[in-house]
Amino acid sequence: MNINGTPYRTIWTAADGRTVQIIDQTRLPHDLVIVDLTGLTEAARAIKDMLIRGAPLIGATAAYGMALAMAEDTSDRHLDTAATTLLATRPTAVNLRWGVERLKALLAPLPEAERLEAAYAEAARVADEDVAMCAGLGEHGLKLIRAIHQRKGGPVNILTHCNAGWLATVDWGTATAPIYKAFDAGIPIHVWVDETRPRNQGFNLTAFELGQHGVPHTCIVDNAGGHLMQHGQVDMVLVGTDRTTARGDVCNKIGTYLKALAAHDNGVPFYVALPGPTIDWTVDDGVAEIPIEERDPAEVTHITGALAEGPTATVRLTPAMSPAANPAFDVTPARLVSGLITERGVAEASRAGLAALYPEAAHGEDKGGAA
Ligand SMILES: CSC[C@H]1O[C@H](OP(=O)(O)O)[C@H](O)[C@@H]1O
Repeated sequence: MNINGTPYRTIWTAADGRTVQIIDQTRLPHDLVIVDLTGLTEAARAIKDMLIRGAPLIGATAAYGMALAMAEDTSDRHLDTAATTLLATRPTAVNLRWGVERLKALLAPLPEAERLEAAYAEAARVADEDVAMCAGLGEHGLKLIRAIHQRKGGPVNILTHCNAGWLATVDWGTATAPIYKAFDAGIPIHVWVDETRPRNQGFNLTAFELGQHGVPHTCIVDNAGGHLMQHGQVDMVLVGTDRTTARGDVCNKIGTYLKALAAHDNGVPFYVALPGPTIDWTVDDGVAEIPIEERDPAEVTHITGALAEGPTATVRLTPAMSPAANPAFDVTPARLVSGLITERGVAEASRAGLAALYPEAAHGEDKGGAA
């Protein structure tokens, strides 16, 4: 997608063929800062400190992190260290494990002399595949939006939570891919953008993306969605996911479950967009089995933004003595999910629904949810 008219992906290899470059998403929307990742440690920090975030982009960054590690040392020992280091960054997005395991499975059998080039080539394939998968799921989601428009006539009002945009992937996004495709096809749409406390990925990233593309949108507080649904102002909830289980339970940014409950109560379709690598075929019960990241409570008690006309600033929101808790994700049971929009089509949120689209993965031949 474009920023100020210039096309970008979220991650790419610099001209030297080794340095990996990313957009520092902690600086958006106020500043566009490109950061060089020159080694494994920097790649791991970029994931943990959320310079890059979003499950597919975390997977792609993990793949490039393995390549950066091979540029340091192609030994078996360092290959293991790289996998351990990257897997320790964030626990919830399954794409991290998928990216690390894909690179390790490729590199481990190779002679050391072949590992460096193979790693960078595979990381580039991971990135290119993500772009293709997100574009593909965008086409399937477009059909859903078009059907709603044909049924109701006026603009399609879509509510989204957090950022499942092109900034959460290599390009296109997951929840935003159908939105961009519908907008580009001339279908009148409008997006309600949840702020998504505490890190405000909605305001800082989704609103930024949609504004750059010209998509009509309105920023709302996280607690407004149910009210809008009660008043018929939401035609569809469309979100991303960090890990979806084999039976269709959806783990996503904290607050998603509450959106799904409100959507269910008001008869609003609740769709989740995801590429195949976000499916964890080893897990059924998302509530019981998906590790939920607990992040620094300071993200809750402090907020960073831009002064009206000036630099960014951080302010404390709570009394100094008041503790805070910061679970970063929650799990929406499959029974609340209207459908899973994938690059292979729209699946019912069930084991049978996902197995019909990914038979090779569901029956154990490919646990990676291959595209
Ligand atoms: C397309 S994955 C986007 C997904 O990732 C976000 O989490 P985070 O910003 O903490 O990486 C959020 O859950 C989004 O829905």
